[in-house]
Amino acid sequence: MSAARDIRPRQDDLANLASSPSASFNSPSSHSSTLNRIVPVNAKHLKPFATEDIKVLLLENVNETGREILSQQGYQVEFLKSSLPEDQLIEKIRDVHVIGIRSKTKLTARVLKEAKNLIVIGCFCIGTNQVDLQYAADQGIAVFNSPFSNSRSVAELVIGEMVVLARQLGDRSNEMHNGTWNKVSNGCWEIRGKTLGIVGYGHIGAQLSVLAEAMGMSVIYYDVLNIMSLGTAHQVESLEQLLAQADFVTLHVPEIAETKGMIGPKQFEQMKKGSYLINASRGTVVDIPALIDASRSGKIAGAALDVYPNEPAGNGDYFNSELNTWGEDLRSLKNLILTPHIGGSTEEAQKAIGVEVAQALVRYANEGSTQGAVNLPEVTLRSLTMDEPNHARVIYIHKNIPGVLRKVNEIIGDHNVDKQMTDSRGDVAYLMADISNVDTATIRDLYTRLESLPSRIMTRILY
Ligand SMILES: NC(=O)C1=CN([C@@H]2O[C@H](COP(=O)(O)OP(=O)(O)OC[C@H]3O[C@@H](n4cnc5c(N)ncnc54)[C@H](O)[C@@H]3O)[C@@H](O)[C@H]2O)C=CC1
Ligand SMILES: O=C(O)CCC(=O)C(=O)O
Repeated sequence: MSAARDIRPRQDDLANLASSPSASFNSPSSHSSTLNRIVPVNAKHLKPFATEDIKVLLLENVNETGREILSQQGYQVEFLKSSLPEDQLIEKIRDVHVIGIRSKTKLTARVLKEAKNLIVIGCFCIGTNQVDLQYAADQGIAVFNSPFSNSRSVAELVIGEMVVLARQLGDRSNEMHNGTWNKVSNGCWEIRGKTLGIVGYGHIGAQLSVLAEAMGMSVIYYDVLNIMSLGTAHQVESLEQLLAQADFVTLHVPEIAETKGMIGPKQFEQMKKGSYLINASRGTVVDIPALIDASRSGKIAGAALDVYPNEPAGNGDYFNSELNTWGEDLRSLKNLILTPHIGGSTEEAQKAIGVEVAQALVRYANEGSTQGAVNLPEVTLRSLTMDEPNHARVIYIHKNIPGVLRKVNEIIGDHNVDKQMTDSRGDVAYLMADISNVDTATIRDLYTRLESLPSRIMTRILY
């Protein structure tokens, strides 16, 4: 086993750098086949100082495809099926370099403040609202997600739910489970010929639009952006217009300040009588007490909810009024489908997300590439090859203030900088440079000098 090293070496680690067996390694890599396709055949797989020292915490039952990719790198991977209460999360996060979560785990500034070793967060899902992205960026912590691997699964769920709502299948099925035969056609409809109103015409909304048209529906959508329509769908100018025309309203917007309570008493009022509401976006987008009123009054004929303002930590936990005050009222409604945030929960989606996010984490930890990061500038350099054995890759994440590049180049400029790229995003900038002919003493010197600059957020040197 090589000398124990942090991937972000502390000062006392640096003293051992020269004697580390891992200091000049070219370890065989277990990068997956997809990753191999995008790097040259003789690419040198850069690693942080010692991959076996990288600690990874995976929460919320991240798919085994992702777990395998990370374990095969030699990282120490701890896997938990559910999310953790904040106090336990803080205890665990102190120690880890990489954390993988899904939609439930809240990585707030309060939690991230304790994450002294953390370099990267993987959201094994689409939404990143559960992470304080700006705070993470300010600490030099990269955040990755999977922007569309579960979009199809959500779109298919919504198609299914429209049929289930229009035919009152939830209620009929419950009645049969309770031993009651209740054969009715009153208030039951085909979805063919009905109008679907999609709020948020992004990856999911657009995918759903195509599927709905294939079912014979007319599609209208509302989005803050002007987006090209697919098929014969057409964009309307306001949410109000959409609500006034749609038989089914489905929400596919992110959780941001503008979408909080987007569907409240006024919007239910604007909906057609007897229409349906589907929410598989985020729980805060719908005012649930207003939905309860609209359902009880008969204004809406049914609803499907996959997401809630407060969701339980894991399977088997209660979904009751302690979690959300209106819990019991909601559960008593007719023609209401309640699902436990499973929009993206299919084998296909979870496997694909596992691979995509784990690969991004490996690329970041081992190579420093921020391609696909949602909170840092996207910077990547072509891979080093086996013909370049004495190269080091310098990664310097810094405050985006005048004069920094001059200082950094004063430090690395004495060496042969083969290639360099830098970019900024808001207040944070990311610099990557490959330097040739360096020995471990030089690496130590570079590291120490970069760390001492006042602009420094985080320095990493890979070789
Ligand atoms: N239930 C589940 O399991 C899942 C839920 N989701 C949720 O669905 C959301 C949408 O996902 P994608 O379609 O992939 O996102 P996306 O980013 O591709 O599309 C979102 C669309 O909403 C639009 N938008 C933003 N603010 C708006 C506003 N105030 N009014 C109208 N339109 C607005 C954007 O312009 C964009 O076109 C995610 O942010 C996530 O929260 C995503 C996957 C699974
Ligand atoms: O599968 C999950 O845990 C979360 C799905 C989701 O909401 C998302 O991808 O944003």
